[in-house]
Amino acid sequence: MTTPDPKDAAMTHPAPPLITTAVRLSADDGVAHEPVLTLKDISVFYGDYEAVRGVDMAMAGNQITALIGPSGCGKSTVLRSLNRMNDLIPGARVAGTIAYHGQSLYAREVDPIELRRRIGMVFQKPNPFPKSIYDNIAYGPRVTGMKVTNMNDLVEQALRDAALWDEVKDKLKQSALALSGGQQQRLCIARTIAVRPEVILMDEPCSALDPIATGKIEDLMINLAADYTIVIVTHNMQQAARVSHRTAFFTAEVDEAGVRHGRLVEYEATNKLFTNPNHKQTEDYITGRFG
Ligand SMILES: Nc1ncnc2c1ncn2[C@@H]1O[C@H](COP(=O)(O)OP(=O)(O)OP(=O)(O)O)[C@@H](O)[C@H]1O
Repeated sequence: MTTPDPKDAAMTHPAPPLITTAVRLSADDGVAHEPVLTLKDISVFYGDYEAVRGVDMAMAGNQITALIGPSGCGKSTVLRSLNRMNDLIPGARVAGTIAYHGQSLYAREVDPIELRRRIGMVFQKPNPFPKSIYDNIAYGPRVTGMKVTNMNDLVEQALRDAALWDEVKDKLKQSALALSGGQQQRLCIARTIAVRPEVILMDEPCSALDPIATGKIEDLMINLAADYTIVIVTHNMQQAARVSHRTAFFTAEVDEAGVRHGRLVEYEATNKLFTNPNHKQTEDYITGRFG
């Protein structure tokens, strides 16, 4: 598959790294992985409401990190903060530091459009454009002004990487809206891949899909982790256990004033978190006693 051009490094004007990448993470493979994203004391506000409080964690390169926890604990809020999708919500604000390869995501000189090309997002409900399958893939490279020698090759490669090519190669000019839900979601993944991101954020990408389509997306995620860093929000603990290398368990806690804030309870290698969690809250959640 195609890999990003190392010369294509101009996300921002040159700026010194704010956080060193000294942290190294190891998952079940026992191998240390450099973090791609590092969160330091992250709180996310909607207006005056602090939805998520004091999150410290790092996401390793070429790994799948799952964010799990009960409804309203702030998983999607944290996910959206990783490519500044929260910028699009009036009143939303992030405090603390999120570094992408040591560079603050929220620094003034960062171009959020270029950032979202590098850190792409796949949503809960498949959202293809009302265009042909081909144009759904070609759209991103065209609007971002990517230098493309052969668009047909790029479209084919993205669809192959998203395990969709064989199903659609004879109907590339047909509407994407005529595909099944599972095919539409793989198309959305292909569309994300087409602009050559490094990180793919997925917000409950299988919740609208049946078990067969879900299995295909899970297999795809595992394959994509060879080339991409993936962060997934899921309500499905079995899915987190099946696909992810590391899992973060969030919960919502009520403060003295009676206000709920999302908090990271535990972040561990997935196997460890599901078999031998450090915290009782995690154990209660994964055994179904809570949440
Ligand atoms: N756009 C918004 N404006 C105001 N409050 C919001 C907004 N989005 C989320 N919140 C609040 O922030 C908190 C965390 O929500 P979030 O959607 O991140 O949780 P979640 O863990 O992803 O939940 P779920 O699993 O139900 O999707 C909730 O109290 C929610 O009501």
